[in-house]
Amino acid sequence: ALHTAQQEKNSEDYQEVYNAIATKMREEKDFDNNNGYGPVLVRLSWHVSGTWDKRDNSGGSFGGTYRFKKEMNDPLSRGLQNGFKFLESIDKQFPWLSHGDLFTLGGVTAIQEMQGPKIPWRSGRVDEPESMVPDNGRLPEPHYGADYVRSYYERFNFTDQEVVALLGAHVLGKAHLKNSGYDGPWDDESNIFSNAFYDNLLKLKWTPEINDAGNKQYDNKEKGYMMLPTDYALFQDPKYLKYVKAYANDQDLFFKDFTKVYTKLIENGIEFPKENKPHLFKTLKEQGK
Ligand code: HEM
Ligand SMILES: Nc1cccc2nccn12
Repeated sequence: ALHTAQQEKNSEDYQEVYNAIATKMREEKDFDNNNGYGPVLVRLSWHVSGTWDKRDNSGGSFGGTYRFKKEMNDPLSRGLQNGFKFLESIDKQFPWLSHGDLFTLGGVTAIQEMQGPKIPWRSGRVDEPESMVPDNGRLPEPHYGADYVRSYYERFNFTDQEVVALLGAHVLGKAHLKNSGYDGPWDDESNIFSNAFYDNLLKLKWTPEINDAGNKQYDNKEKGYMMLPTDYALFQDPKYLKYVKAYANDQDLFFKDFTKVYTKLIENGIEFPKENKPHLFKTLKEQGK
């Protein structure tokens, strides 16, 4: 059965929550080699949603179960505790906000504050008990190629186009050897949301190398960038490559398609009352802050 979101009360001010997260991002922008908290907040919003299974509607962002240690300590989520700790003060400031709403709103705020597209966000996720924590092992591994990526996202009914659009988020942040056994980029670490992931994939020379953790990754020496095997798969697979080229050539198209699939990702398995209109938050800049 689908999860039914709670009807929104007009007393709740979600723009205020957005502003609190965005302001804290500005105050702590030196985190992780001056990448700031944007990238890890986006990854957290994806990991809390990526546990969803269409077959029994288990997992997904609704219950906020990432707050329990079994999910938080999933080895494939190493490093996301930084994002959770960042959001703890927001959680205390807005006790009426559910954890599922907090984790997804954190990602939406981060994307918009890093000059990404406007993501329409709906409220109403309801905290579930520890007994509802999904098993580890539902998140993807970085070691494999296109067949693996395609079959992984079948669990979400995502098409090739949706998978390529979603992975454009790898323009943000970096891989940390101690988190994932992958490392880099080492330069121009990015906290600006753009279509550069596709551009780099197409235009730069990628050399397969075994990194210090014994994993194969693809490195570009000139720029100090890297690609995971699952990133590089989008270049190797002709069906994915078609969309990589489309997004490399058209940032607006990327923004439009990313918005659609990311919204799908963070709302999978949830039915929202029609009263819960999607919020289109103003950035701090748009508010003159
Ligand atoms: C095939 C699917 C995916 C795989 C295998 C994958 C794997 C990884 C790995 C290994 C890292 C490095 C983590 C670290 O070492 O700290 C990473 C980082 C990241 N991922 Fe993904 N990812 C996938 C899809 C996604 C999606 C769908 C999103 C968001 C829509 C996303 C957003 C991010 C972000 C923003 C970072 C940077 C985090 C930081 O700088 O701390 N990833 N990913
Ligand atoms: N920034 C970043 C994070 C994770 C994966 C990845 N691949 C290329 C860049 N990239």
